[in-house]
Amino acid sequence: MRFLVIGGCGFLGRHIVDELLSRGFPVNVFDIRSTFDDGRVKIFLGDLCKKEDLMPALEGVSAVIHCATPPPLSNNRALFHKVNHDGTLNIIACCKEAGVKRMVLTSSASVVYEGSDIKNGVETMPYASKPMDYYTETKILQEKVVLQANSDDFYTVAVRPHGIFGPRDPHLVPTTVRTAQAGKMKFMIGNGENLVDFTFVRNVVHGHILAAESLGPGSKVNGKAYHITNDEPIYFWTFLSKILVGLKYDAPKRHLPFTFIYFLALILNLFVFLLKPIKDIKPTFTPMTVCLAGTHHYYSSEAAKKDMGYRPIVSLDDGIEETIRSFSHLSKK
Ligand SMILES: NC(=O)C1=CN([C@@H]2O[C@H](COP(=O)(O)OP(=O)(O)OC[C@H]3O[C@@H](n4cnc5c(N)ncnc54)[C@H](O)[C@@H]3O)[C@@H](O)[C@H]2O)C=CC1
Ligand SMILES: CC(C)CCC[C@@H](C)[C@H]1CC[C@H]2C3=C(CC[C@]12C)[C@@]1(C)CCC(=O)C[C@@H]1CC3
Repeated sequence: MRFLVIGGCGFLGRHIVDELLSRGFPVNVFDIRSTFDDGRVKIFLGDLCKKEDLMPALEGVSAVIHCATPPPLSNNRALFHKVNHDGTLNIIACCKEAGVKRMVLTSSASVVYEGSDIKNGVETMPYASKPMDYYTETKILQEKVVLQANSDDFYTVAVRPHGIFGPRDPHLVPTTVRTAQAGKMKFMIGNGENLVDFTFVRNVVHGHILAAESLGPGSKVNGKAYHITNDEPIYFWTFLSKILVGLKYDAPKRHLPFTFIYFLALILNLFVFLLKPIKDIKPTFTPMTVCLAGTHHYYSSEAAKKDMGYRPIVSLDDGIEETIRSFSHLSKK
């Protein structure tokens, strides 16, 4: 079975490629940029929104894993819409034309998150009716079109990871370290007792490969979404503190009330919006990140265990240790 990994030069995508190769699968990669070179992989550069770019990469492919996205913390509505929604429709159309039968989408557990607590969330929860950012808005649209495309001769499934971390992560660890280096990681938002899923990247990879292998005629995974987590919810601030202390930064010790910080983020957001015609600012401190830092958001992966035999293969502590080791270049000097 030859795989095409769309977004295969990104954080998750490259880990998926590595694991597919080590399990002996032939792999094509499609991405808009190139981040590595490996003689075993055919790399196709192009924009997933363009049929003429994508079609050559699909030749001889039996399963597509689509994990491309514009950076989740950017705020570009038009780009998110074009890539996550229109581009995904293009991928589906191209797969059908090329005779590819299986498609795994990397969705996100955030498609049901609206800023309030989610404890042990299940896949039957409704999509967020008021998504907190354009990223989430378009991840919902994307998941809908992929699951609706499931049919008797084109099998689709959506994997919903949450808070992915690991070596080469471009979002969570670097943003946390940058915030600490700027002296802005002194306070916890809320009482510090909100439980959250952080998922080690190789567990997310394992979930994707199981999902791809489970697709097929009559399979119960066809047309469904599955949470993939580490199954070890942890206090948000304990997780961040482990990363910070592991990289020799101080962990935040004092608390600020959640509601106060949330309103500050709303006001900041309003200024960012008003200034947009003059200056495009992309703050880390947004209503979405404040909510992620101060509420419970953890999900059940029971359905993936039952339907595809999923189990996390790396514990949270081992994942954290490996991640810290891999980011030693960001350690406090
Ligand atoms: N990082 C996280 O915590 C979570 C990520 N996800 C999802 O996981 C997937 C992978 O995310 P990451 O690896 O973290 O992101 P990433 O930014 O490291 O990788 C995304 C890749 O997509 C490529 N790409 C973007 N636009 C493209 C286009 N028009 N044509 C071709 N390639 C394009 C980028 O060049 C990049 O290599 C995404 O679908 C994201 O929504 C879901 C839950 C949590
Ligand atoms: C400044 C601090 C309050 C927060 C610093 C850490 C954050 C950068 C990260 C903590 C949780 C992360 C997260 C995502 C991105 C990075 C964080 C906000 C996602 C939004 C990435 C894309 C998804 O699909 C969901 C993720 C949820 C958790």
